[in-house]
Amino acid sequence: MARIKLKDIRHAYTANPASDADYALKRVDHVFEDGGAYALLGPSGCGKTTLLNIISGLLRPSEGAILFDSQDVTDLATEERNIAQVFQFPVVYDTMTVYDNLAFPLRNRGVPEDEVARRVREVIAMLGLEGQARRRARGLTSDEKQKISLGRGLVRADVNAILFDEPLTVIDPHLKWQLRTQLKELHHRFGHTMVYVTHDQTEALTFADTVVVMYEGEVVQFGTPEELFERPSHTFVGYFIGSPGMNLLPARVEGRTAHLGSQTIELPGAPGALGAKRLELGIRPEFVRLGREGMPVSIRKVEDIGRKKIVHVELEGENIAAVIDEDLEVPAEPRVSFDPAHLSLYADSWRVEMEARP
Ligand SMILES: Nc1ncnc2c1ncn2[C@@H]1O[C@H](COP(=O)(O)OP(=O)(O)OP(=O)(O)O)[C@@H](O)[C@H]1O
Repeated sequence: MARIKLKDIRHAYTANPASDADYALKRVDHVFEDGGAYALLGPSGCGKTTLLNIISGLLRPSEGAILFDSQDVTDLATEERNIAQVFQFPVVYDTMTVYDNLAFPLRNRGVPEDEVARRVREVIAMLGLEGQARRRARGLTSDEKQKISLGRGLVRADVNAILFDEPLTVIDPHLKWQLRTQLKELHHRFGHTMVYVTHDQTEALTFADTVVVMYEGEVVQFGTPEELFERPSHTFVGYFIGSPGMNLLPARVEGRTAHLGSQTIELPGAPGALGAKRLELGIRPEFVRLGREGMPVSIRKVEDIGRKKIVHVELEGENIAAVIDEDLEVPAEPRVSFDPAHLSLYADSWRVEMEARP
């Protein structure tokens, strides 16, 4: 297994990129630690597959270098990088049995047969394929075939990394949760460096220790699931992560006071110089208090989501979502306040740190 360093990587599909807009990857400079579980998360077209292909060697970056531990692999082909890959659609040999499909990557490298048997049995057990081990792959469902593809990725102990590109796309929804959990267990057990591409936040947050959120060719946050929730670095992370996402409200700021229309809100600290940047206050729906205290609002819609309710209100012409307990009564003249510890400020979409009060 290896530590993967992406050093000032940029990539453009056009021949003579002139501006940032011409780059599918604007600049990526991050380290994926040895044995870590990473998810690349973002909407379609943000550059996830481009980055994964740069790690696997399918694509050579226009600029920058990629290192596996201290070895510069930028110019090495995929086969020379010693990585395993799992794609969206199953890659299995139909005429082979499940067992032989899983044994193939090991036998190919001359691993002794007793070691093959030990590894393959372990993977078969983890994926719950015991009943199918001696069956040919041809007759299996696409779920089962994709489990074999996952198994083939996981069976080798000596790989530098395992790369997954939306591996659960063909999996039946009720099995997805089970497989995600199994992958997490396999990661703990085998300790591979894993990079998992997805546009699904639940997949990313359940699988990864570190989530790499991408947006328009940039990494906008590289953090734990808790950090993405508590301290989104960019407004995109705020509204992409969470359900519903973070409320973002245009604001003016003077000293420690934010103005939302005619309302004022005390900030938890003083932001530094903000210049002429576009400012927004961010507050997650979980930290909006709805009651008799605070700023007057009008109710737009109430959604029941089990033990909680999402109440959509209007404040100074802006829509805000609040998540409240199911049994909390909404007063006749509702007001909202924001938990100051969970207020964020964004300038031109990027988070601004606020100096704590003395
Ligand atoms: N071979 C290519 N030639 C030209 N442009 C490309 C090529 N592959 C990707 N792009 C462009 O690069 C950008 C990033 O694409 P990429 O496939 O990396 O995004 P993604 O986040 O993986 O999206 P998806 O989830 O849809 O696969 C997009 O604007 C895409 O149109």
